[in-house]
Amino acid sequence: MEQFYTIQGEGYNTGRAAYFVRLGGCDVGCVWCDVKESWDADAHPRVSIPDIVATTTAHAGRNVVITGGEPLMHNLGHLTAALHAAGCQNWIETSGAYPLSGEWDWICVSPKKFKAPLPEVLAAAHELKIIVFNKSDFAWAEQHAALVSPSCRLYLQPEWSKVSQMMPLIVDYVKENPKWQVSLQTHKFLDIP
Ligand SMILES: C[S@@+](CC[C@H](N)C(=O)[O-])C[C@H]1O[C@@H](n2cnc3c(N)ncnc32)[C@H](O)[C@@H]1O
Ligand SMILES: Nc1nc2[nH]cc(C(=O)O)c2c(=O)[nH]1
Ligand code: SF4
Ligand SMILES: [Mg+2]
Repeated sequence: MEQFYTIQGEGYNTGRAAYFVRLGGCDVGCVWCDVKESWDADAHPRVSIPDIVATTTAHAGRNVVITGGEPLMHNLGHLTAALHAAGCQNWIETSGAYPLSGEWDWICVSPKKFKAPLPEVLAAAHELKIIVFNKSDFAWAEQHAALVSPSCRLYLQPEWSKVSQMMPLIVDYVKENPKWQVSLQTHKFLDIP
């Protein structure tokens, strides 16, 4: 759908330069999705893997974030092998609703109520990022924290339209449950892509 070089705004790798490849197509249907224009894969031009690798490696950074849409609706084996061969570190943003494909250096799973994550994707996650839209999401977060590996980093990220209502609850929750960390969509505060 689009490619852009920016700063990873969310989660464990916040603040690091990264080239984003946003793949079209998603049927998860999150009511608050901030990139609904990605849902229809056919609305976006097809780009070849060599072209993605060439534009990615034209930048100084070597971290690539594969996102979407839901990137795991595609088989990502060839794309991630080509990026690795070009010296890239491959990071993924996924809901976990589809089987894992591809070669990954960092897997961020952000599970959704609208389409359940697969247990094997949760088990492979380096980072679990729960979007907090209302106060019932803390109990839901704990249910998913029980399904990830012991070394998986745990993040609570406010839904963007609810930041002012949810942040005080998230702050209190993290102070009481310090295995969790706060994640903010810092790129939105900075007004960068
Ligand atoms: C647009 S999604 C694309 C990747 C994948 N479909 C997923 O949901 O993980 C990228 C990240 O943005 C988060 N996100 C989407 N809309 C959001 C919103 N309104 N507020 C906070 N986070 C949001 C998702 O949970 C996910 O972690
Ligand atoms: N700067 C920036 N960081 C991000 N982290 C995850 C994003 C995404 O939409 O997947 C995203 C995004 O869209 N922009
Ligand atoms: S899974 Fe990701 S891309 Fe799909 S609707 Fe939800 S937030 Fe948007
Ligand atoms: Mg985004």
